[in-house]
Amino acid sequence: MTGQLFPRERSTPSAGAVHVPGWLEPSRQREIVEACRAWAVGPVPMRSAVLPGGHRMSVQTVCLGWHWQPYKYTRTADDAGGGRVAEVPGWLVELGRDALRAAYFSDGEAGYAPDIMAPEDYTPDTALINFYAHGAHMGMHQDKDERSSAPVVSISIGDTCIFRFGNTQTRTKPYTDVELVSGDLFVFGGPSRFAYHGVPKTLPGTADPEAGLDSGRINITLRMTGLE
Ligand SMILES: O=C(O)CCC(=O)C(=O)O
Ligand SMILES: [Fe+2]
Repeated sequence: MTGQLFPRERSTPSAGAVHVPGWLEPSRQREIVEACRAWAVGPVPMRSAVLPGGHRMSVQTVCLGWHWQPYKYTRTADDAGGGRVAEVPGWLVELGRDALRAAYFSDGEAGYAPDIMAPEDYTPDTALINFYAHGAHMGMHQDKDERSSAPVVSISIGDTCIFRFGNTQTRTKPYTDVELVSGDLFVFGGPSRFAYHGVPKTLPGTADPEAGLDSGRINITLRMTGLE
C-alpha cells in the first residue's frame, strides 16, 4: 500500500484475535516472497485443492511440514504428486514466536493476553502458503483439522485483502471485516481460535512493489497440528 493518511491502529475483532498492522518491514517481506517462490515449485508443487464436493478452490496452496488437503493433514501430498512436503524452517518457527509476542505480550496494547501459551512453546509444525491471483477468494471456514488449540499466525504480503473474521458459532454475522495490507500480522487464538473466517476479496493493484510481489497476494498461516 502506498500512501497512508492516517496510521492504522492495532485492533482485536474478538478476544484472542489480534490485528497488528505493518508488522513486517518491506525487506523482510521480500525475503519471505523469495522463499515462497522456491516452495511453490517443489518438492511439492503449489496447487488449487479440490473440496470433497468436487469444487476446486480459487486459491493456490503449498504446504510445509504437513500437507493439507480438504479436510486432513498427511505427510505426503497425495493430491499433488505424492511427494513429501518441505520442512518448516527454523526461521519460520521463530517468526511465529515473534508473532505471538507482538500480538499478545505487548503490555498495555490492544490484544494483550498474557494467559495465551508462552511464545517460546509455540512450535508450528505446519505452514500453509496461499496465493491469491486476481479474483481468488476463500469462503468462510474454521481451521479445525488441527488437534491443538494453539493460535494460528497469519502473515499477509502483496495485495491488500478484505479478511472477514467472525464467530465460533456460525459462518454468518456477527463478523468484522479487516483490511490486511502487505506486512500485516493477524493472530487468532484463545476464545477466537475456532472462529469462522474467510477472504471475500483482494484489492488488485494495492501491493507495495517494495515487497517483491508484482501482483496477487500471499498469505502464510502457521499452525500447530498436534499430530505425530
Ligand atoms: O488468506 C488468508 O488471510 C486466510 C487463509 C486461511 O484462512 C486459511 O488458509 O485457512
Ligand atoms: Fe483459515
